[in-house]
Amino acid sequence: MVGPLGLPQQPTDKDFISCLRSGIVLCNAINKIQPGAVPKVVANQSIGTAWDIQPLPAYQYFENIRNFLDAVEELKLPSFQASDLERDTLDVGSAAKIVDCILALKTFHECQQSYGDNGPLKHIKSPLAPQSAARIRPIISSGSVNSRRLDMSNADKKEPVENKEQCDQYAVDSLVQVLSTLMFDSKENIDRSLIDLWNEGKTDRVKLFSKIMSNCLEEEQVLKLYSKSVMNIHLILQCSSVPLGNGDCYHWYQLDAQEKELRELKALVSETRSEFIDLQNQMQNDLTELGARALELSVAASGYHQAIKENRHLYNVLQELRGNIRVYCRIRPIISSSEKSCIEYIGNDGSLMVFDAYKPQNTHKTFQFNKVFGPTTTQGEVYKETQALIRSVMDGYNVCIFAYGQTGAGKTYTMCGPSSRSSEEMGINHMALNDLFQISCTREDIKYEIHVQMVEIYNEQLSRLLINCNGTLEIRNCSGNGGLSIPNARMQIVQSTSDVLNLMNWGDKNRAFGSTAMNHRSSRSHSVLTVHVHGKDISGNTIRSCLHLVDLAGSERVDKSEAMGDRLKEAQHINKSLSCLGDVIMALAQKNSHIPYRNSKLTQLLQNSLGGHAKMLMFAHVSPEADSYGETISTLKFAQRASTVELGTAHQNKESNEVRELKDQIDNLKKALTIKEGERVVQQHKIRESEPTLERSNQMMDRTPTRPRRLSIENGSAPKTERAASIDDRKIVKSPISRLKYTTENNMASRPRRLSIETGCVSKSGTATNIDDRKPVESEIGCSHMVLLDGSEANANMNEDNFISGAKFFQQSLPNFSAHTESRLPSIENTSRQQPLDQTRKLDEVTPLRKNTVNKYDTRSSIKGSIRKGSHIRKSLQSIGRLINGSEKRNNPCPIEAPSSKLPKITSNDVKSPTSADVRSRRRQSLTNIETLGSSVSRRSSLGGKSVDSSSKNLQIARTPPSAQTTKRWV
Ligand SMILES: Nc1ncnc2c1ncn2[C@@H]1O[C@H](COP(=O)(O)OP(=O)(O)OP(=O)(O)O)[C@@H](O)[C@H]1O
Repeated sequence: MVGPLGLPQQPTDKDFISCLRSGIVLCNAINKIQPGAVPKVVANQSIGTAWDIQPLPAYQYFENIRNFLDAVEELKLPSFQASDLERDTLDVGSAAKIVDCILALKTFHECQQSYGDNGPLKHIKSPLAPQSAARIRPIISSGSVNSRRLDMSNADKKEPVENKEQCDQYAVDSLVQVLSTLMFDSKENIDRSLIDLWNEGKTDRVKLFSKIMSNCLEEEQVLKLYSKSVMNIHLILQCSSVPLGNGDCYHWYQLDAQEKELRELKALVSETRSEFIDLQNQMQNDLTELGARALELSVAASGYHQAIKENRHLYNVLQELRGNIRVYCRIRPIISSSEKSCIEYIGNDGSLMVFDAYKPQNTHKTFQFNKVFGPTTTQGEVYKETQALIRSVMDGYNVCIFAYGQTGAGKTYTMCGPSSRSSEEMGINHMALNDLFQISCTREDIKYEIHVQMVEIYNEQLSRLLINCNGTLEIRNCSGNGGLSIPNARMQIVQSTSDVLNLMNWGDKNRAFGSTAMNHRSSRSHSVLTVHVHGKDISGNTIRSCLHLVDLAGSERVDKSEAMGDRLKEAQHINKSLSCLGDVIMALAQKNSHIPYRNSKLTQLLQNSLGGHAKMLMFAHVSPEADSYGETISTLKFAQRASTVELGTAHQNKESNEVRELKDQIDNLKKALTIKEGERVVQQHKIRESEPTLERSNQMMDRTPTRPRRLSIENGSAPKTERAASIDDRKIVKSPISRLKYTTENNMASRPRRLSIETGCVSKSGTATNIDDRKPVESEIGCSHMVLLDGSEANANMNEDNFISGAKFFQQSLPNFSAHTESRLPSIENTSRQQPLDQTRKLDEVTPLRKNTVNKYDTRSSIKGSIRKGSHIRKSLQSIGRLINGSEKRNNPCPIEAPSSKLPKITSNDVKSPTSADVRSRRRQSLTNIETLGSSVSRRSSLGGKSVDSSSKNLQIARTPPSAQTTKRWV
């Protein structure tokens, strides 16, 4: 294709290569086959015929060769390397590559000729092909030998070594050849003279190679490379040291190398193993040390937790002793995850920090409660913290739990659970009743009855939830009607959890719910679930308590809740009643004398819990969303204020058997007394008949009814109507003795006739007599004293201080004042508290004289005030003392003996010797702080008055009402 090349008939490889070295022939040929494949061919004019004379310098023809090779590669034909044309001493295979390439080019041309551009291309392998196989193949060694190794397989096969020298020489030559080839291929930084020397082949090539290397690289790198090369050479030499023949050399070499590698690997493994054992030991030690430290820390931590727990317990005990309202705060989870939270921190100790997420600077506020439940707290965890309180209902304590907070903050969720309840999400109401049932089952010695009431306050109207009925309900004072604050609401007995569940579902159905912008199922009423527990143990002791579970409706800003029409009206009622609750809490916290319970139905209903001796727990619910920051702050402030309210220690509503026996005894005494009254009337008739001068007064006495009103003081639970009757009686009918005084002796009218002391005598046979008969006290046995103010009205006006002081006086002054008399005090105390105010006022109008001593105590608030004032107590003690003095005076020196037929018979066995005057006066002195003047001085004078004998004027101011016999004498 390119014309004659000037080659001899049988050219050597060298001739052939030299002919092609300039690249001109090749470029022209490829341009013929693929026109324009090499756009510019560098031609040397002198080369023409003298190609075999002088090889062109590499840099001159390199351009042609490179262009040719690029064109070949573009045609995807087998290629060779430019360096293949550079050598005079051709390696085995290098010429083969060039031949392959030219043959492929020829075949390509032939295909082009026959089939056009898309014809099949069949490569023809050069006859030298076996020799052209790649002789250098990298062997990636493992372990410490990182050098490249030579794959000698082909060489070994083709040219088996014959002896050791030959093998050595061959190995070194091969290595040097390979390295130098690589060096020349890169053609960088190689001194031209060195290349020439190399080409001449006269110089020792190993040395020459070292020189080239040192020229090319830094010394250090050379050393490294050199040492690697030497190592390879050494390996090759090792290979050559074994008996040779038939290619065994290579295998031995491989075997040896592998053995060495194996040895190195083994050393490495043992080294690694020992290192591993060391590490293991070290780790073991570290772990032991860590364990010891962790133990230390855990001991410290458990101590810390114990201390925190104890602190909390003590704090709770303190709060309980002070009777504080317990306050738990619960934070609802954020409903929409994109919302910002205003909760900064929730402490384990009940602290809570909130901030305004829209103005984070300087808006952080901290609050402290008994406990704070975070958004992830489960219903069970909340109940666990409440359980102890709820369980105390079974021990006779009244408990009230109420949920307070903004609308949608989770009150109903806490109290009743979510609308679709599962067993884990049950609210406190359900769990509490469940628990109460469980306790009642475990306490076998007490028989419990559990009743449930469920009502709601909707728009300031109280209505039942357990029946569909529109009738209105009334709130009453608990203590007057067997513990029921809403007596006409339906009471449902419950015996199992399923009863409770049914009941609550029923109640929920009847409750008022509505949808607002803030909560799609918003409670529009306050719901109150009251659980009444009545227990009786085998010895007859009873407990009676109640648990109020209140789910308040949520406070709401009507602009936010978008309430209209009925919803707006509901919201106004809800907000008003909650603000009334706030007023009550505020008044309680400030210990005001007036607590505005009556301002709303809600506060009226909670009055017995807030104002009584119940245990109170408030759940303050907050929404964590930043939008609700304002409402959250006001809820938290309300809760904080509530936690400062001190209600006083809770009372246990337990009535022992003994108390009941005493009550029975009082009943018996009442009966006996009534009989005795009848006898007395008969007696008075007889007296009237025998003494006509007394006719008029006896007529008046006849009009006096039997004296049930005297008994009212003993029985706090006497029906109101009975008490009212006795009061009416009092207005119309005066004590016969008083009347006698009015009618017979004017100068005695000024006496404080309304104070008297009744002394009932209990004979051994158990019958009682009334001292109104004015029997001598010396003959009394087993005295039971009843202190009456103004005779029968005493129960309406009796001040608790007076009574208790008087009773104590009796206990000290009279050895037979039995313990059971004192145990009766609480019921009497209650009675005095329960008297309606208007009754007291009426009495005051009728009995102005009493005002000096009693009127200041006639309201409940003044009773409380008097408790605080020691001087009042002292005064009452003194007045009781004077009364006693009077009674003694009356009893002691009375010279007139009643006709034996008119007196109850008292046997000598029943009579106890009277307390001596000295002893009495000493006791009196100890109680009244008034010095006794001596046994010769009368008791009246010992209380600050003068001797009975000193003047008649003193008699006029004597405060002892005369006995019946004395009256008779005066008349
Ligand atoms: N702790 C909680 N975990 C999961 N969801 C809660 C929690 N508390 C409240 N929710 C959900 O928030 C929503 C509002 O709760 P809920 O109705 O109990 O609020 P509320 O305070 O009773 O509102 P309202 O006063 O308007 O009746 C309900 O969908 C309830 O399921």
